[in-house]
Amino acid sequence: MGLAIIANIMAMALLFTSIYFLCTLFIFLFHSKPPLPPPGPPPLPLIGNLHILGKLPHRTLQSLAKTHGSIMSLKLGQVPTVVISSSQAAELIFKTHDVVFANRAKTEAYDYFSYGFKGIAFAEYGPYWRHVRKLCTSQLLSSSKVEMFGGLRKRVMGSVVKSLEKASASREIVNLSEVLHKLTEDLVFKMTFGSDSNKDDAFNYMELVQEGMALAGAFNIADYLPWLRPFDLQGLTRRLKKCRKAMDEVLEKILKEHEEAHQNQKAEKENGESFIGILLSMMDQPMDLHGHDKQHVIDRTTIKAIIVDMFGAALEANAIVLEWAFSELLRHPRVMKNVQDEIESVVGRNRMVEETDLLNFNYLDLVVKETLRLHPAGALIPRESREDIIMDGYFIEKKSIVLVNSWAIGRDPKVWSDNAETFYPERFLDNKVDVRGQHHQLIPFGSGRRRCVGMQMGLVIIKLVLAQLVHCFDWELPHGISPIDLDMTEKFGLTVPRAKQLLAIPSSRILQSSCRLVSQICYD
Ligand code: HEM
Repeated sequence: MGLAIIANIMAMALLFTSIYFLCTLFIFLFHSKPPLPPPGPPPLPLIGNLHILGKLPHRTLQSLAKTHGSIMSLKLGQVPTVVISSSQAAELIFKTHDVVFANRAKTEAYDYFSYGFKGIAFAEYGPYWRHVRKLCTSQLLSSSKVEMFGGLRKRVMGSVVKSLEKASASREIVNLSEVLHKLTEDLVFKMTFGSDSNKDDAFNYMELVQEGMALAGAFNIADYLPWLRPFDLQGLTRRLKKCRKAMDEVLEKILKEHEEAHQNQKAEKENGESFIGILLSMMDQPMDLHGHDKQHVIDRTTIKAIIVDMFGAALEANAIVLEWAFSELLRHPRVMKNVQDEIESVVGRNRMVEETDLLNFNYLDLVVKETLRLHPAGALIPRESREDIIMDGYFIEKKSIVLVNSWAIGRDPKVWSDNAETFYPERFLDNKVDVRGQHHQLIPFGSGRRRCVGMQMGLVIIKLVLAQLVHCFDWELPHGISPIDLDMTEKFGLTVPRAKQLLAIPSSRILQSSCRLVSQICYD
């Protein structure tokens, strides 16, 4: 009996010792070693990995990901950075942990241009951003507003076709890059400030926007080594302050002109038909349109910040996608002919394309998707982590920059097969992958809470401009350049445009009289 008790006690002691040992082992294994950050190239002291990015960072990062993986760590100066290079990893950022990655890294340039992050694109995730975003989607970019600006798009296109007709008659070489940029500028300026805007204001504002874009796209060392900021080594702070001040003066002047016109009841209709008019008509109202949140009110600064953001986002992305789409069509005459044949089968040759025709252009849809796959205007989608997180077994610390390499994801051979680098719109014939952010292998407009708010507007502009210009004209490369030799090099900045201007010769292909008739209607 006594022996049995001793044996029991010993067995219990052994059991407790084993449990204690296992617990200690468990704690040691899982708690003493916190998860590590994702793998990546070793950083240098101070500059981190800045020196390896090169002139085309989206390409460098794509090739680094082949060694280090699709969730990769970098150090940009002193800022921890995570680069995402596969659709599965993108899904973790945009869907699984969307709230954690719903911020954007702040830069000095955006601080100046967005009046201290009061716009939409760089506002801190939270109630303010939510109100501004709702305001933009419901009041400026809803389906009915996209439709409302249809008349403006028609007028602007009419004028472009008219000027290209002249070039066609004299077999002139046209700088298509310039035509597409000017067309987008005209469209976006009139959409933002109204069709009757003062020409001098337009000119001054555009000049400043160009300077602002260059400054926002410039590599600012102080964003990565913040302690250098007071020294302004690159002179960027001085230029940013000057540009912001001048831009604010032009914006104030435009605002006052609109307010006066509104008071004189001269431009009631006009005001309602531009972003600035719509926003001014809501001045001093709560941003939360239901009125639950009285804390945030639409004031002058909010209006200016929204205008600057919307203007920049719409201008740059549309022009660049159009430029790449044209480049690919010129490089692939077979695809160009297919697009022209499709449009002709719906529209004929006796009239110009109308916006209502766009729904019937299925092949054009494939061409636009394929362009956005190979040339997403924002190659690296910037986000920032709002808190420490363990993702896919890796530790990502709060305030890490997250760069989703949508350019690399669109060219991933594991998703897009061996011909991933080839422009081949037919790949989407049996593939239901869409550009709207539901499928993370194709994310030209981003995805999740902070996906692009102007997607619908952007797609209408791109499809309409492409359809009009390839329906009205045949296009030929100048100086006997063969399509396959067309230079497709890129440059990197805020977006990834062509490095060299795109030149081509137009020749009219639809009845001159119908073209002229439409341009006259548009301009009379
Ligand atoms: C083809 C044209 C366009 C492309 C490729 C494009 C692409 C993008 C991308 C990649 C983002 C980041 C999304 C993310 O973080 O998930 C974005 C955001 C944004 N886009 Fe666009 N965009 C286009 C047109 C437009 C237009 C026409 C407008 C406005 C009129 C616009 C306004 C914005 C704004 C305001 C944001 C910031 C949204 C936020 O942070 O909440 N975009 N766009």
